[in-house]
Amino acid sequence: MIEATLCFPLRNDGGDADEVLLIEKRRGLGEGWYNGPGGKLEAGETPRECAVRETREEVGLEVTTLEKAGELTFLLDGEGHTRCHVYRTRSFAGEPTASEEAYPEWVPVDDVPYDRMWDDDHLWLPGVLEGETVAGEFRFEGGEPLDEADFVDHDLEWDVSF
Ligand SMILES: Nc1[nH]c(=O)nc2c1ncn2[C@H]1C[C@H](O)[C@@H](COP(=O)(O)OP(=O)(O)OP(=O)(O)O)O1
Repeated sequence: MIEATLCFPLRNDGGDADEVLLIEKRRGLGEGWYNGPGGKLEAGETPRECAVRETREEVGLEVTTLEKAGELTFLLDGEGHTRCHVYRTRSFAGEPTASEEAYPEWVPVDDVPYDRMWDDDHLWLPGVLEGETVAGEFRFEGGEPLDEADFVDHDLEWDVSF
């Protein structure tokens, strides 16, 4: 199974609302859709190290204290395809910058473009952005690649300890 990460940097908008840093992905799985910065683990890397590296590579942000918010398993035609470790953070340095992989964008947490994201995201990301923890299994059918398969059903468990 592929091990991957997603990282959601959060900041206050100066009032009483939060914004999340999303990327519009320019290549790879989910190209053209919005997501958090993230990607596949490299050999010998921990999920946290991967989330830090991918956020640096994709948007030039140096994230520090990561809080684990989720563990998601994506199944394709009944087989485990990707396990994704989800983090959020309010600790980072630098300004988001576009790269070959991603266009970054600060988005109000109440205005996340779920219609331009993976079909499963609206089920777990709102809770993650509110500070909850989640474990989930999401079943896709229709063969590779995962981002062209159909999302069929899911199980979710909230308030999980990591
Ligand atoms: N159903 C799903 N919902 C979701 O929100 N993110 C998903 C997802 N399935 C996969 N992902 C994310 C997890 C991970 O961040 C990313 C993996 O995409 P890629 O294979 O393109 O990885 P990389 O960005 O590492 O690509 P390369 O740098 O080209 O290896 O896709």
